[in-house]
Amino acid sequence: MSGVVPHLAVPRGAFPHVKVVGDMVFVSGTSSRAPDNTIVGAEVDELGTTRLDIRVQTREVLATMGRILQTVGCTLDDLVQVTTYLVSMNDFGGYNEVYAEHFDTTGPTRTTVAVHQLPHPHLLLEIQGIAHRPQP
Ligand SMILES: N/C(=C\C=C\C(=O)O)C(=O)O
Repeated sequence: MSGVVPHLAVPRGAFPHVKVVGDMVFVSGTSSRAPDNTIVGAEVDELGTTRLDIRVQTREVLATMGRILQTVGCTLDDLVQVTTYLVSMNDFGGYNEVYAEHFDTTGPTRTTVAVHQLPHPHLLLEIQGIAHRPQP
């Protein structure tokens, strides 16, 4: 089972938001891009000055992942592994702070790396996850 979740940002490629294989659930790399393709946590004023907020983006990504997981009967608590792609390790602190609002050391294993770019210049992070779906 795999799927594109209605009312979320449409994937920018030939892949689903989520794929279920047996009791494992795979969530594609998720950003703070909204359904209207604006970026939550990115503000551009009339002069073009751009303000990007790692805390807002991280919170939005985790909320979206929660919505994706919900469609297959899971929650963020079912995640067993998370991989985060930050564009800059200068954002590690803010990201880590918001991450800790959701998870502690009993939560998913995690790997965080810095990457050169993400698919939109206003994106500061993308997170992908693997969850274990409790069997009924
Ligand atoms: N997961 C990918 C991109 C996600 C972008 C977004 O949600 O804004 C991908 O290209 O693999």
